[in-house]
Order: sequence, then C-alpha cells, then structure tokens
Amino acid sequence: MTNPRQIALIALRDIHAGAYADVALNKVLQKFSLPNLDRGLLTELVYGTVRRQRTLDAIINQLASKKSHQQPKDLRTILHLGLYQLRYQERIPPSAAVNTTVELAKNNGFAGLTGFVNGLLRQYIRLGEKSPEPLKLPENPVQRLGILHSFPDWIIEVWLEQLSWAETEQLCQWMNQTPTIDLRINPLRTTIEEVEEALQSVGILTRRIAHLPQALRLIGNTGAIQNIPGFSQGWWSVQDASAQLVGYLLNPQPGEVVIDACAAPGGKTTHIAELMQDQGKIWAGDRTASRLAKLKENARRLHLQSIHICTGDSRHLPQFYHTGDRVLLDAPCSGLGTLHRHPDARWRQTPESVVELSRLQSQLIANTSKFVKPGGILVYATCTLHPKENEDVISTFLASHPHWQIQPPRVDSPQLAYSTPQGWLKVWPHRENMDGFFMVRLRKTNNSE
Ligand SMILES: C[S@@+](CC[C@H](N)C(=O)[O-])C[C@H]1O[C@@H](n2cnc3c(N)ncnc32)[C@H](O)[C@@H]1O
Repeated sequence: MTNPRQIALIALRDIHAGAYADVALNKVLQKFSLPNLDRGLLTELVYGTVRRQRTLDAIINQLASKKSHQQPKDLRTILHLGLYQLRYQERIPPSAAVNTTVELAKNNGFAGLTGFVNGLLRQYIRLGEKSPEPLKLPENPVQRLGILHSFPDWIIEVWLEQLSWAETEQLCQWMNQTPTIDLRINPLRTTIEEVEEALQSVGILTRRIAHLPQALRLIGNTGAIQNIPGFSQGWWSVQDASAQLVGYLLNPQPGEVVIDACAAPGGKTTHIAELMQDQGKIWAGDRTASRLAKLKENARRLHLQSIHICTGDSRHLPQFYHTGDRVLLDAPCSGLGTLHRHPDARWRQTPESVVELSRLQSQLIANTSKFVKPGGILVYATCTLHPKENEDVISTFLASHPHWQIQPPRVDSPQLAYSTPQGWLKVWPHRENMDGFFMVRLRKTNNSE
C-alpha cells in the first residue's frame, strides 16, 4: 500500500483504540515503505489530526446533523483527515483534499455516504470563503480558546492561573507547532565546531542556543536521526535545550557520587557523565527495565564508563541512603511542557492523573532526599507546567523537611535567565522557544543526619 491518507487512517484507528501516537505512527512507517515526501505527509496527517481533534470535532458538530461522537468511528476519522487538510495544510489544494477524502470514504465502507462527506467539506470551504474563521466559537472564553486551539478546558485553566489571556493563547499556538530537534554535543568525543562542520557538509543547517555551550538546534528537515553525521561515533545526543539546563543546574563534579533516581532513557544521566569528564560514579536508577536497556545502549554509543544501572523503585532503595554528593530526581510527570512532542498527551492526561502524579512525586522526593549526604544537593525537575507537580511538591517538601533549602542559581550562571524570585526555574516555551520545564536545586544542611 502506498496511499499516505489510507495509511494515516490505519494509524489513527490504532490511536483511537488506545495506542500511543508515536508508536502507531512508527508501526505503519516501518510496515509500508514510502518515499520521503509521503512519509512527511503521513506524519503530518497523523500527528496533526490527533493534535487538532477538538477543533475538527467542533467543525463536524457545526456542519453535520449528527454530532461527531455519534458518527461511525472511521467516518469521523476520515472527516478529521479531510478537514485537517482544508484548515491547516495550505500546500494541499482544497479540491485535492476533498477528492482524496471522498475516495477514502468510498474505499473504507462508506460508499453510500460519499455525498455527505463531499457536502460537508465543500460547505466548510464555502464558509471559509465568506469569513476568515468558518468555525462558530462559543462565548465562554475558556471553551473558546480550547476549541480554537484544540486543548481540553482544564489545561487552558491551568495556564490561565499562571499567565495572561494573551500569553495563554501564545502558549497554545506554540504547543501546536512541529517540534524542533536539539543536539547536545559530547565534549569527550568531539567539539561543537567539528559537529557544525560535519552537519554543514551534508547540508544540515544548525544554530547555537544562548546560554548552552554544547547545544545545536537543527533547522529544517534532517531525515532519520541515525543518519546524521556523528551518531554512531557518539559525538552527540538528542536533547532539548531546556533539558540540558538540568545538568548544569545539578553541576556535578569529576570524582563525585551522583544518583539519578528516574534516569531512563538516560538523556540527563549521560549529560551528567559528560560534565564529570566520565570520572566518578553515577547510579542510574529507574523502575522500568526496558527503558534502562535504552540507557545502556546510549551510554555505550557515547563511550561512557562511569554509569551503573540499578533497576528498582526509587521510593525505596535504602542502599543509597546518605551516599550521594548529588541526586537528580527527574520525576515522572504529566508532560504539559512537551505537548508539542506528544500530540495525544493532551487527551491522555486529566486533572485526576495530575493529582495521582503529584502524590508519586511527593513520595519520590521524600525518599530520594535521603540518598543525599549532609551538605549535598538534590535537583528536582519535571517537563510539566502544572503547579501541583512543581511548586506545590517543593513547598510541601520544604515545609516538612527543615534541613533543606532552595539554592538558587549563581548570579553568573546561565540558568539565572530562567530563575524566579522563589529560586526555582520555570521555562515557558512561548517565551524561550524551548520545551516547558521546571527545576529547582535544593541543598541539605551540613548538620542534618
Ligand atoms: C521523565 S522520565 C525520565 C527521563 C530521563 N531522566 C532522561 O532525561 O532521559 C521519568 C522516569 O521515571 C521512571 N519512574 C517512574 N516511577 C518511578 C519510580 N517509582 N522509581 C523509579 N523510576 C520511576 C519512569 O520509568 C521514567 O523512565
């Protein structure tokens, strides 16, 4: 099969049945061999329709007599695909979007409904000719933003608690973009200049990122990551700029003992090893063995020797008590700072899952703080923007752990740019053009047991 729209329908069926969007997409990309352009279109259609689902459903609700959720499942997905192309894909002529969608309906058991599909899509085009916004939006301002930018109301509300309306809208728009790829250069194998040159020689454009000495942002489409020069030599890792800030905030030194309590697949563990010149001992703990296998593979590719694996639940592991000079807790979280990378995440997380995660995060910080020696450091980080998983976890921890205090970034450190008056760092993606992140450095006093 070579029709990217038909293949998109197959992947979307899987996603609507519960599969992760990236897993479902990779499955079809591996199964069907497509030319590069069609692979690009397939990826755009799958990720785009998942991301814009709420907006696309609102259009169906407006134009059809039956609500979107009452339509047969496949028909709803086919309409999503057609409407997505009409609304968001300027490169696809409207007539091609309509004809290919009608064809898709015909080939997937809806031969009797091709008139309905054709009519609905053409009605949308006609409305768009009359008004720049064919979609009728509700009066309620939260729902209005949620429908326009395709987010559940509760996420809009979480952002509105922290940002103005205008910034909330900017953040919504930012999260609907195709994500960029950043590299972190491994200074133990090469230099940033050498990587820049190697990439340039194969036509890959890059740019440096302020405050991050080993970071390069890739510009434009680069093809498969494994084919970028230097991958097999361990010259670099893929890691977003804001995730690179975490290693610098921890500031590990050669010869120290560092415990990375939620380490897999090892983006930050390998950064820590590089910052320590691969000298010292790093314990990489995680409860998921399959993810730790990826960490091992990454450490091997980067030629790092100082990393040791420990499979287990970091809410326990008493063998680590009072052994770490520095501990990193890069906690499992709702990922509200990386919604652009995971198009289905906004539909998977709920206010209830956030409460559940914040409970786990509190248990993890309470126990991993015991891993730290007196006078040592613990960095808590998440890639979410929800105060319940960030500020609240830290405030509650500090209130019940008098031997701990926040150690804000030094005035001469690059992280200062993201620092808040409370001493923790919050990276807002629409301001900094990088993934959303929260991180804080905590210090245990010398006289604690
Ligand atoms: C945000 S990810 C870590 C990403 C990693 N630090 C990196 O930079 O590549 C969170 C990790 O926590 C792990 N995890 C979740 N609950 C855990 C627990 N109770 N104990 C140990 N690891 C846990 C998950 O398996 C997941 O790999």
